[in-house]
Amino acid sequence: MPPDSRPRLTVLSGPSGVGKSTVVAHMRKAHPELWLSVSATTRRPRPGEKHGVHYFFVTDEEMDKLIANGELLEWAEFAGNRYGTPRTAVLERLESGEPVLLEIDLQGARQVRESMSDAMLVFLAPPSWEELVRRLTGRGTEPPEVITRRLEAARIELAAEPEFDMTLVNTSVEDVARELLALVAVV
Ligand SMILES: Nc1nc2c(ncn2[C@@H]2O[C@H](COP(=O)(O)OP(=O)(O)O)[C@@H](O)[C@H]2O)c(=O)[nH]1
Ligand SMILES: Nc1ncnc2c1ncn2[C@@H]1O[C@H](COP(=O)(O)OP(=O)(O)O)[C@@H](O)[C@H]1O
Repeated sequence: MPPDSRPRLTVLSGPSGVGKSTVVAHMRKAHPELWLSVSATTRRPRPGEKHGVHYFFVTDEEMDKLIANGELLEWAEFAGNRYGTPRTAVLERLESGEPVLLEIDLQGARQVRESMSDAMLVFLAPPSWEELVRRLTGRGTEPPEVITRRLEAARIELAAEPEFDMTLVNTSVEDVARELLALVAVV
């Protein structure tokens, strides 16, 4: 792909548990310079998650303010919590010509499609429904009722796959990470 036809803004979406974070971590291990937007969320941190690294963990009131002040490029409610992309950091990166990667849900991807028409929307799909359930359950980070809620969302997300520019099936983390790295132009 010639450099100037590469997308500057790439959105990675897919159902909870499909392996988005695992793939992105793999990409960044090989290319620490790859910039990933850090979202704000009202969800509680999981063990090991750090404020400002995995997410900016905010209160409901703080999220209200971020939204009211127009500080989010997009935001959505997902399985009982709100998540949003801080606008300024993304725009600064894009203005300086650096590739930007967003890992956000379907509703967020749709908003980005509306506001940034040249964004590349990539859907990460599981090899099968059974494997998605296995991964989400096996991760062990959510109680059963939250898993149920996330699987309900997953049905809707999987049905929206045709809206995306490209689908990658997460069978092999290495393969998907390689394909995405080529796409986001980190060489
Ligand atoms: N719209 C939107 N979705 C986000 C954002 N940050 C994370 N998400 C999505 O919110 C969903 C839940 O994220 P999380 O609670 O971290 O669970 P996980 O993706 O299963 O590890 C996932 O689909 C994320 O991609 C954001 O800034 N905006
Ligand atoms: N290609 C893969 N094969 C097998 N297990 C995987 C694969 N990708 C991710 N996983 C596992 O699936 C679980 C969910 O992955 P995670 O990256 O947290 O998903 P997401 O960020 O999409 O919610 C984790 O336990 C992870 O180790």
